[in-house]
Amino acid sequence: MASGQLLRAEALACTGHRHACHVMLYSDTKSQLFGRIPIRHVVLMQVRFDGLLGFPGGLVDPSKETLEAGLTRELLEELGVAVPVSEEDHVESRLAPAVSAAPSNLITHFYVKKMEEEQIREVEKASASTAVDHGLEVMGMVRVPLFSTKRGGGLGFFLSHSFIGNARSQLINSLLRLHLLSAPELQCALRSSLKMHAQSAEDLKAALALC
Ligand SMILES: O=c1[nH]cnc2c1ncn2[C@H]1C[C@H](O)[C@@H](COP(=O)(O)OP(=O)(O)O)O1
Repeated sequence: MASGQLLRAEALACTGHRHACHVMLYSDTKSQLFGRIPIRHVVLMQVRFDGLLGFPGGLVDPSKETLEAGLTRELLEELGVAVPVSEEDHVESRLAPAVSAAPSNLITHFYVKKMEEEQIREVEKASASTAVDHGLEVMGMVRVPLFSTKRGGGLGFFLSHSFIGNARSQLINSLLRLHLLSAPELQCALRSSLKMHAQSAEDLKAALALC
């Protein structure tokens, strides 16, 4: 098993750890960008209160509720509509890497749920209207652009943004595992993302000089 990865049961047996559950919601689509670029799939992420990109979800206390009941409760707060998640949607549990010298005590549980495109649209509408967390813990839901433009835009530029924890690798692993994109398509986007990242560092240095 890959480093840090735990079976769901092993993760639940870890005492003194915090547990966070997050889910990638996605659907197929026939929509075309500019009427000619097939989008193929809709994948939802969110801009969090701290400005980072992540998946909807949150902390769950397994001594009080199941991981899936806790995740479903968090989703209602963040999305404004009931999206029941079950154990069959579980993909992996992982010990989060330590951020300081102290060992990590956070275990992240990741889920993936396929929906109909119409249900995804309902989630998008509710998340900006009825969700209690809108504008507070969640600044807004976003669709991951799964296409690449000639100049490396789309997924490449999206991946150059900053993500919470291991959310970027959760996204990339899911796109590969579910065959939403091929390995060469992802490699191409990641190369473009690295270039964009270097350019952003230069832009930020120039912006800092203005202050
Ligand atoms: O999308 C994510 N993928 C992996 N880990 C994540 C993701 N979002 C958050 N996290 C980690 C890092 C956070 O500190 C904890 C708690 O998550 P959060 O959503 O912030 O939980 P609360 O809203 O505070 O309940 O999980």
